Amino acid sequence: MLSISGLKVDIAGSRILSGIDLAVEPGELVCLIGRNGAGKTTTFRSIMGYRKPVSGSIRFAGKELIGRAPHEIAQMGVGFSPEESEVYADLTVAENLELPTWTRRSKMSEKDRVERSLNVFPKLRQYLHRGGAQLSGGERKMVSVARALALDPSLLLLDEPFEGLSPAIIPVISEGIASIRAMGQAVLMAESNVHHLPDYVDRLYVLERGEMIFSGTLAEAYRDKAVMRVIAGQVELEHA
Ligand SMILES: Nc1ncnc2c1ncn2[C@@H]1O[C@H](COP(=O)(O)OP(=O)(O)OP(=O)(O)O)[C@@H](O)[C@H]1O
Repeated sequence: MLSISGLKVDIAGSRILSGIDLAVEPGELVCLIGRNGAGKTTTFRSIMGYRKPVSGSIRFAGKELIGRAPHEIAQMGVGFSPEESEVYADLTVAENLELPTWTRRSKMSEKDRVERSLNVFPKLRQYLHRGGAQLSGGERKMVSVARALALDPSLLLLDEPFEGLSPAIIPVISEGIASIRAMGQAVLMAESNVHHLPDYVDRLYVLERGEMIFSGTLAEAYRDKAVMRVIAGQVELEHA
């Protein structure tokens, strides 16, 4: 479904991605994990057409994405929830959720798409008429993920969905992602903390300074001490 090969990206004259490979198959939950600054957001922004790679290929549903505009990539069925949530402040929560139903057609009705998103984060029903500027960080994150799902995407990109959230809200987001996963929705999620990864993740990729240093299952990652040093920080390896 998504297949990235040999992706090289420069920013301000520095090589940020040094030829990475990554794939997501239909129905998979794949995690891209790496420390801050490893290049996760750059990978996502390249998929979405916000960054122009130096070379490589990003194929989605049999088509090359490089060279296409972000709105076109969204219309093709890639939903994106950015790290900073990017909820529209001057629209209500309901309007934020309806927006992708205007930009991409799908077999589901607009109403069903919004309802499905609200079922993932039922708390949002209380805030439907609230402005996007009057939300907490956790509420913004729910709107951002729910809005990306309302696109009815074939592939959903979630960039560090737990980053900067209070510990109380993390389980709410986590349960939402679990229910999205249970729908059979393909998800590529970025994360910097291995302990935030859901245990039902199908595969993970580890990115370190713009290079992919590991790909495999979570169990395989836990057995690889070099990988754990990158993704588990100070965690004692004997517990891993
Ligand atoms: N606009 C920019 N100008 C200069 N350097 C940038 C810019 N955006 C990103 N970088 C650099 O590219 C590298 C990768 O950044 P990126 O945001 O992709 O990492 P990340 O893995 O998503 O990390 P984080 O968890 O901190 O968001 C970092 O060294 C960062 O400083």
